[in-house]
Amino acid sequence: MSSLFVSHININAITNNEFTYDRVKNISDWILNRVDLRPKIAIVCGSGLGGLGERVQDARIFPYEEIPDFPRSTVVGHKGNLIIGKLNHIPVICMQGRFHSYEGYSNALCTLPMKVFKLMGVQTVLLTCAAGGLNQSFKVGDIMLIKDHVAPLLWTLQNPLIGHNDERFGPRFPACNKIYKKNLRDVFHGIAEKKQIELQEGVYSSFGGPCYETVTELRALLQMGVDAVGMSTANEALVASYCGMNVLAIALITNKAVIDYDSENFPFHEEVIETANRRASDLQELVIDFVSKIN
Ligand SMILES: O=P(O)(O)O[C@@H]1C[C@H](O)[C@@H](CO)O1
Ligand code: HPA
Repeated sequence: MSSLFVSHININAITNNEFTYDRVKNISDWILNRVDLRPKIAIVCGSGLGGLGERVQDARIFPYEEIPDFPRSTVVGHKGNLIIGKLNHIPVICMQGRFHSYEGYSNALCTLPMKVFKLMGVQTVLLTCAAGGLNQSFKVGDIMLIKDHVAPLLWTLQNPLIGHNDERFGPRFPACNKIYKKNLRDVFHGIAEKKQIELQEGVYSSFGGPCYETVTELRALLQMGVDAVGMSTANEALVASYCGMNVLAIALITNKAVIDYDSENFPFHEEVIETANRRASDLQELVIDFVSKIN
């Protein structure tokens, strides 16, 4: 087995049975024993958005491979560091890179960090991601607050909540109609307005990747009311919300989803990273203000 894979966990375990309360607690205790800060806010940096991690001050950086039972990042634009420090004087924990099911990880493993955050005492999770813009009024570079999701993988045995339910994490049957908290979106809108940064709000959808979507898949999503499409985030938002944490999720529109059968355009990862880099500073400024407003 390649060294990319964690040694103790069955990375392909479909259900959450592998990730017991004790196992998650071991990870959270391992981290907490190495830092004095007790962050209430966690941030996940999406593709090309890891620069936010560099803005964290007094940072303790834990490469994922040093953390027991933690997966590794394998994707360009995802550095693979867990950073604890301060943003705008507010303690935060920041994932510089996330885990995707297309890397060969089950969704239960992809969302393990959410459970770790919960046991560390985190109350608010801020997820960021790159996404293709489906809404025809969106421009490349737009920032979209996610208000809901459509995630076909979560309709299957790849739902990360399948398996034994430990009520210390959350309920057996969690409601999903208010995953993305309106009050947090309102705060974020207020900050963007003050900074005169245009914000979109809409519905995000994710498949498992790594392939981008077909034209017909995208057209079906458009009919369902989807505004942007990606390969992550919905699984993390689900588990964070199940664990009782407040979720704000932001999609950066890095490319236009191609819904014309005859178009010569196509999405590609270099464009995703390039757009993310270009828009990173606006997004960072918004997030830095946001953490001090909600702490
Ligand atoms: O991790 P995110 O969701 O930000 O990254 C998106 C989905 C794929 O990882 C990649 C495709 O270009 O960008
Ligand atoms: N589709 C899926 N995931 C993505 C895209 C896309 O167009 N852009 C960035 N991540």
